[in-house]
Amino acid sequence: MKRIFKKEKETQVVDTGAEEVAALREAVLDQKIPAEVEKILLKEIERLEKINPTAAEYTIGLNHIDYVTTLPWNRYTQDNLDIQRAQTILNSDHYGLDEIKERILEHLAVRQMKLSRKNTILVVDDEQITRMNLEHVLSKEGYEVSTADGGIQALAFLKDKTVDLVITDLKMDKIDGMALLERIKATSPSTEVIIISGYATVLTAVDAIKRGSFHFIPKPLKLNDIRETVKKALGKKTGLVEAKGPVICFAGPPGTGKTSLGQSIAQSLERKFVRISLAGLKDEADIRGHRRSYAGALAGRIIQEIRRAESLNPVLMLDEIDKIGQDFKGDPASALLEVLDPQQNSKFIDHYLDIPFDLSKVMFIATANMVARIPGPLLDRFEVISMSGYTIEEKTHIAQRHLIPRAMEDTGLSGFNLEFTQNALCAIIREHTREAGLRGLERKISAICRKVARRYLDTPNASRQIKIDESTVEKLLGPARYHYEIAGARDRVGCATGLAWTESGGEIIFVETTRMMGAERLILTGYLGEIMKESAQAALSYIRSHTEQLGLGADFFQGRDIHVHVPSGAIPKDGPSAGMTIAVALVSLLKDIPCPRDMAMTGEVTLSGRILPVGGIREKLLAAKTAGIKTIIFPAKNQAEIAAMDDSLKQGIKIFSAGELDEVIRQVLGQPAIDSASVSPLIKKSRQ
Ligand SMILES: Nc1ncnc2c1ncn2[C@@H]1O[C@H](COP(=O)(O)OP(=O)(O)OP(=O)(O)O)[C@@H](O)[C@H]1O
Repeated sequence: MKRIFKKEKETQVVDTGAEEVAALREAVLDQKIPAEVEKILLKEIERLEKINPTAAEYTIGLNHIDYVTTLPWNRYTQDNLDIQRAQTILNSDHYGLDEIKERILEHLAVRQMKLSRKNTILVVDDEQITRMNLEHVLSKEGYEVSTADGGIQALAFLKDKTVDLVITDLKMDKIDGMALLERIKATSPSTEVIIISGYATVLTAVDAIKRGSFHFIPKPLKLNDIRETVKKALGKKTGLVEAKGPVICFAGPPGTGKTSLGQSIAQSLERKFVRISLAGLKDEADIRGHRRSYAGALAGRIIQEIRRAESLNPVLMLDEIDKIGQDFKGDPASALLEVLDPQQNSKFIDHYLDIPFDLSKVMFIATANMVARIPGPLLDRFEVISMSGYTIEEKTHIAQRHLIPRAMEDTGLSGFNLEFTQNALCAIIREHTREAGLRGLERKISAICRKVARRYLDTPNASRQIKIDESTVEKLLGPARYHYEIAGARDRVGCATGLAWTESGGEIIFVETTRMMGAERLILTGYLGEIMKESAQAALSYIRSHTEQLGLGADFFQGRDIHVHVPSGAIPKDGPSAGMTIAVALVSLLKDIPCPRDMAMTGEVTLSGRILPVGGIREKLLAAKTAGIKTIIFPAKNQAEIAAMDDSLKQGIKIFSAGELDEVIRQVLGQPAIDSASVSPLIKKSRQ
């Protein structure tokens, strides 16, 4: 009895297995999958039929086929390349960023230009009269038409040239229309094929379409049918512009609108938008997928996102590409190189799929905080568009136009008359956030809206007209979290103000120095990186070798230690641009002259006292303005960059540029550091 029961159960399992496989086969045949992929899948289904449904291998195989069939092999969205419309969308979503918007529109314009070229058609037929007729009719329509007298000549032609459309006869010697269709789809999937035949049956037509042909036209040919079908086939192609050329990479501090610009680009092109965060990604399999034999194998993130987008040509954002890692499990950056390479990505092999997938229609956009951290070969593929932080004025504008209306809607206050005064917004920006971007500001505005909603519900007969001023901000958000570092601080001996550049934008740093009895050691503290330590050593060596010119005793270091400290010791600091600040702080200490607190500087110093240019000038300028700095000293070699900056950015701040350290010392400490004969009057006052 027991035995019979077991047997019944086994037969039941085999039955359900057979049903599943049959359903799968139907799904594979139903989907518009490229013929070569369909062939592989049908073979796998055949193999599955021979496996016991209770075996693990069966489930793995079943899941794999199911996954592959649900990929968007032939599904994509039509690009909308209307530049005017794109401009309207970019402007309505983002305030300012004019230069960046212009570059995005240029990028779209290039795509449109590519589309406006003449479409190319190859007519393949063994009858000369048909070839001549089609060539005549289609050339008149404005297409560039070539002809071939059979499959062999057509393949020879397509070896060195790609065309947009092939119109081929079905019955031909040696290589017939169907074989030609398969060969074309295998080598150039984006070429459309139309089959014509005098022997058309419904079955052959269905078969041709399943194998990837755009249409099947019976002979005798009706010219209008031909014109219409060709137009449709080429119209379909416009939706699939290959994304050749450099990939856009938005680089800048967090919250400056990189992700939202990507979304706007997708919206203006009418493409789907998907995003992959690459931060901390260390395993190559995350990009390329795991092999199927691996327990719990998955496709890579690229294929997963494309499947989720249900489109072959989404805008795929590779977020935080500068945070990509590398370890013993491989190098995801090199896998990404393949993904982004237009020569290789039309046949991208994900280990899980194990079938080439065409990524050439995907529009990749990368984002990064620090360009310097992007692996070199990847950076080579990018057209970097730098985004810097916003000024307080820009932030208040963006808040009024975008952030407040959005936050009101999100918190159910859309019908309210909620007004934020200019001073209230300035107070939020200055006292409750410290950032180059807008994330914190967005959060604080949402917090205020939530509190307003709560108070409204708590107060009977409360008015829907609400004004948020400085005092309401303090009541709702509490006391100021950040203070102007400079305001109220007094000038000190041995303490200089510097400007630094971190991935979250510009920062103010203070370099403090002191001298005490010791054994001629230079002590460096404040979590300084190697480059910063070397800058400090170079600054001290410069001073030791220029004691006479600086008016210092030759023995100033004898029996003493010098300590250089950069407060906020928990935050790692590095980079060469603090060299100038360290040197000035040391001279101030040794000459006992206080440094003005509201004078900030940045620049790399060489052993001979030359000042080299530094990066992040705009960010540093923004940070200086926010912190209340009155005067800035930059390297002379950065002058062109400063001159090109918007005047509103430089308003209210004095900017000097210097090429030699002695000029800086003179400017900051207010007296000639080196005998006047050797001083070049180079300090330039660029703006009052
Ligand atoms: N110029 C702008 N105009 C209007 N809104 C903006 C602008 N820039 C940024 N925002 C808004 O600021 C918020 C943060 O922007 P987003 O998420 O795009 O920043 P991000 O640069 O991608 O940051 P991260 O580097 O952290 O990913 C979003 O709500 C975005 O809409």
